[in-house]
Amino acid sequence: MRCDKLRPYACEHNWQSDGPKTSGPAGNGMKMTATAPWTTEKPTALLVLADGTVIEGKGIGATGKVQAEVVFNTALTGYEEILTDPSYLGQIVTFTFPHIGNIGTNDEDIEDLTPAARHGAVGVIFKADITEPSNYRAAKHLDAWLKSRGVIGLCGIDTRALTAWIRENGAPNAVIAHDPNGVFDLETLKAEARAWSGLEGLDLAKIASSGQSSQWVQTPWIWNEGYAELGADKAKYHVVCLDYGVKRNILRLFAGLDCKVTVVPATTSAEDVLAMQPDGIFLSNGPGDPAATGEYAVPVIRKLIKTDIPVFGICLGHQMLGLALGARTEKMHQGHHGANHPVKDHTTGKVEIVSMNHGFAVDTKSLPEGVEETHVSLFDGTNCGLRVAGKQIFSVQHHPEASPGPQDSHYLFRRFINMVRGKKGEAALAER
Ligand SMILES: NC(=O)CC[C@H](N)C(=O)O
Repeated sequence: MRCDKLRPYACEHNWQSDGPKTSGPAGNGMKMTATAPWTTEKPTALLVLADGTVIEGKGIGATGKVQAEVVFNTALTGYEEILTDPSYLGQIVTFTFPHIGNIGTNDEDIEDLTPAARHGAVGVIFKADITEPSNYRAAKHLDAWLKSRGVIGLCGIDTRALTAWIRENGAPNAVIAHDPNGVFDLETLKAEARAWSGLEGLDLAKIASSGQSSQWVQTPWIWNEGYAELGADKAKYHVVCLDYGVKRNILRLFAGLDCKVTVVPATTSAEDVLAMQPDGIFLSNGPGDPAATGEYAVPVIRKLIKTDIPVFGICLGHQMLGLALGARTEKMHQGHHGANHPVKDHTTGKVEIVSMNHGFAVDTKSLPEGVEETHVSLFDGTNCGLRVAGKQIFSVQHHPEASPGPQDSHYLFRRFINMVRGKKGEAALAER
């Protein structure tokens, strides 16, 4: 099937990014199979969904093709942080905001620890073509940056239509392909999109973990950015971060709370973690299916939570903590990806607007006795947090570090440090 399926969701704008604008009623101008309007030549990029849907566009970024899951992100800002969030490994991000790339890119706004390893989204879809960057911090055009990171991109389509399609049908498996000459073997691409087994059952945390391969960094290693004056060595508390694809801003926020952070690979044993004598243990975010990490991460976490050391998990770390406690995780229909999601903290009754990026969730009904749901999504009621009764163990599904996104949930870092302080007999910091 071609893209007629997308027609019912056409917006009032023409779907082309650079072509002549049409002003007809909703639905007019939606012609996904037309020859690309920005040129007289044929399309230079294709998005081929597993059901055979073909979306033609203009190629940007790296050339080649890749199998991945297509998701949409509704954040208005922070494209560089989004695309370098290692949790997006194995995914193509469709930005619902139409103009992406206007401020270019720089070396400071990345979220992955090992840029050379290019952990992060493998593909991107934009509505408009990338314009020349206009920002004093811009060091590189987004197109060149995508190329350098090996991210394959497509622009010039109605991303609202694609987003609506995903909302209706769920995040699809797909192949994104970019060839400057517009030469594609459509049947092969369709077969590859169909053949990809998807993120369910796929363990990517081991790949995204910075220390997993000595090719990138020596491990364990000490984070050293974001300290007010003194370096990590002078920090008061010691947090060991199990790195399943951790974002930089998480580590920065720990640094800002006077923590030295030792980052260890995803497969580090519980004994090795405990030998580092941490005051607190952090379970990071990361890509892939949490249940697929059952062989290494979950058994380690199960041992760590038997101690009395405070434990805090974010996103993948939250899901794996849930598994270690005996709960189940499940694949979501379309997932949550954005910077404007309302979440309620049951422990305070307050609502926070948060950053989200997940396609799996902890099944609330499966939480065992003694494990309490602390946070819930006000969009769809899915679980967004848990804590263990009588222990200093908690985790959240959303991204309190944001980057990009609102900082409403920063208090969760203080909640964790207060557990550490409490154990040392120190007074608690104000949470908010
Ligand atoms: N941001 C994350 O840690 C994502 C966790 C997991 N890979 C998911 O998609 O649900």
